[in-house]
Amino acid sequence: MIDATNDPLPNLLARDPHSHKGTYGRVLVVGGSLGMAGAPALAGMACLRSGAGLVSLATPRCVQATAAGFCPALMTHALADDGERLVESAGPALSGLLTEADAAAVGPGLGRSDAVTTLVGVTWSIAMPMVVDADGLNGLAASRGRLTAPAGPRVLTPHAGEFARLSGSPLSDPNDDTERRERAADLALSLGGDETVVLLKGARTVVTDGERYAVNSTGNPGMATGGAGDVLTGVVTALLAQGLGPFDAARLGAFVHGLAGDLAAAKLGEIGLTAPDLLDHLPEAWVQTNKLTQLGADI
Ligand SMILES: NC(=O)C1=CN([C@@H]2O[C@H](COP(=O)(O)OP(=O)(O)OC[C@H]3O[C@@H](n4cnc5c(N)ncnc54)[C@H](OP(=O)(O)O)[C@@H]3O)[C@@H](O)[C@H]2O)[C@@H](O)CC1
Ligand SMILES: Nc1ncnc2c1ncn2[C@@H]1O[C@H](COP(=O)(O)OP(=O)(O)O)[C@@H](O)[C@H]1O
Ligand SMILES: [Mg+2]
Repeated sequence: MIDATNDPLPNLLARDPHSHKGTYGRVLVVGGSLGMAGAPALAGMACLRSGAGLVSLATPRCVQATAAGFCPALMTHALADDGERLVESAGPALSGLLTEADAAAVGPGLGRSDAVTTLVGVTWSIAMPMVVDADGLNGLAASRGRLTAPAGPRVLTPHAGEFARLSGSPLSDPNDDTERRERAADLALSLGGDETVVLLKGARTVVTDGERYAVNSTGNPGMATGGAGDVLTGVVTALLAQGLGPFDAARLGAFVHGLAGDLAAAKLGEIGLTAPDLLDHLPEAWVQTNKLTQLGADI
């Protein structure tokens, strides 16, 4: 495998003065269930903080109002539910919403059920760029052995627990870099598709498409806090919506997300750090990243 860790970091282009919100992509975040309205909202807000032009959440009807209440810039769509989670009859409406978006995130807070597994399968066969996280990954794991190759570019963002479910066995040492990159690469290749990337989270997050890998240098244990991964999902999805390929989007997203965590920890300490603090520090993380890559010098 090629080690791309020290390759120049990809970045977004400086914004065109004549651009408009449509230039920067429409995102759909598919997530939420009773008790987990915050997860899709965190992902959606992270999309907005990472440059996406328009961001909508598709949630079960039972949490739509709650999810909408976190941020007035988010749009929301209510899908059919059973009072707790999505039901299969939500499928056609969900497919319709996905066709209107440039990129999607599937999974934050969706919960687990047969219907959710079926709906995740529907999204897997749609050709748009997509991040699959959390219960999206659990849905894929529940379909393991019956999965065809994804229809479009994918970034899968498991933590070690989700990785074990999806790959079929746990990491023998979750902190061993070599095992992490080899197992993540095997998973990316085994899923098939032309552009399937696995981003295995944790300290020293690894990003790989099976041929290349990069280890992320930013981040800290203050980020071991509920919702931090939902924020990462939003950042990477926003980059897909703005035209980055999945390897670049995953690599840049992991870097900026970790940098937001480092900036937050420098100000607040690690102990009191929460996922909303990551959102608050994403703008500064983008400013610093743009300086680093010099691409955003005239932003
Ligand atoms: N505000 C909201 O609405 C929020 C909603 N959320 C939503 O909650 C849903 C469930 O997601 P989840 O990740 O909490 O549960 P799950 O997949 O069972 O993982 C736990 C298992 O995995 C393991 N494990 C975890 N990390 C590990 C690691 N780094 N390294 C090693 N192992 C690790 C862990 O093992 P343990 O260490 O506990 O033995 C345990 O077995 C999902 O939809 C998500 O979006 C959250 O995002 C929070 C904010
Ligand atoms: N010790 C750590 N060092 C660096 N990053 C960490 C550490 N612990 C957690 N993180 C990061 O925080 C995020 C946690 O994601 P996840 O486990 O999905 O949380 P949640 O599901 O609660 O949103 C990941 O991006 C992970 O890399
Ligand atoms: Mg998570």
